[in-house]
Amino acid sequence: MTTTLDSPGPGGPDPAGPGAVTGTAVLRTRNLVCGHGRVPVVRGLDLDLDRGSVLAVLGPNGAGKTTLMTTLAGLLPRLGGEVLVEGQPLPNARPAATSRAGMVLVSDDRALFSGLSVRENLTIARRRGGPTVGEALEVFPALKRRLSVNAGALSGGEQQMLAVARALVQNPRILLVDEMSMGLAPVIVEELLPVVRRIADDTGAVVVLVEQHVHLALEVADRAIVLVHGDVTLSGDAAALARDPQQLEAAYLGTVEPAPAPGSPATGSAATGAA
Ligand SMILES: Nc1ncnc2c1ncn2[C@@H]1O[C@H](COP(=O)(O)OP(=O)(O)OP(=O)(O)O)[C@@H](O)[C@H]1O
Repeated sequence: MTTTLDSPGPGGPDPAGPGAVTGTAVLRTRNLVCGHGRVPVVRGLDLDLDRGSVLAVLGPNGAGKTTLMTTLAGLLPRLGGEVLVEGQPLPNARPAATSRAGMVLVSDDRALFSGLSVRENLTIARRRGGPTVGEALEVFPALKRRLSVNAGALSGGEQQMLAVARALVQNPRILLVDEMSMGLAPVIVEELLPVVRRIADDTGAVVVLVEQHVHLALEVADRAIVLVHGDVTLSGDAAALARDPQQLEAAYLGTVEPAPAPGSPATGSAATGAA
């Protein structure tokens, strides 16, 4: 059961209905099934994400958000469906090929080399043709003073900045950010999340953002989906979702109204769960 909540905006409804092929999507999934072993966790997910757009993936614990991100990154084999980058299907469970296609994951454990300095962490990750270490640090000036400090000695907020800066030097076409706020004080999260928006705006990267701070995430995202037990229970324009906390709460609880009747497709959906 999927409900959509969209604000058509001044240009009228988004012509792309759920699952529509717009021809412009940088990241597209079709009937994507993710899971562990043979057990499906996320079922039948269709996404169409255009250049420079930010999608917030919301949902309660255990909904399948990390499973989705890990599968998109090619670290977990998908159980069904397709993932396409700029129209090119990605091979299944091939992280190197996925990375070459421009997909970069900032995982919730940050996965830094704790015994290496900030500079070393960035230098070894840098991809030729991508932003320089100096350019990446322009996004996080606070790290400039910490260049020779080992990653393991940084504060949680600094480690998260480094994890995102390390993703930036890989020149992502698609940036997957899994729970940036994990273990961070809300005041730090409020500083970090807008950076994600800036990255999408400045570099044109698609950003997929898993976040528990729902309202902060909706402030920086263009669109959002709510995943519950692996199904999309709500999808739509982030600003519209932010204005409707009751609908959001109902989606989290799995008690949303049924999706619009067949023949009246909801417009502008970033995502649907296949029926
Ligand atoms: N390695 C694993 N092997 C088997 N099942 C797993 C594994 N990791 C997660 N799961 C199961 O997959 C489901 C989705 O977990 P996932 O971590 O993707 O949810 P999540 O939405 O990211 O939750 P959270 O917000 O708590 O991080 C859960 O039922 C979880 O128990």
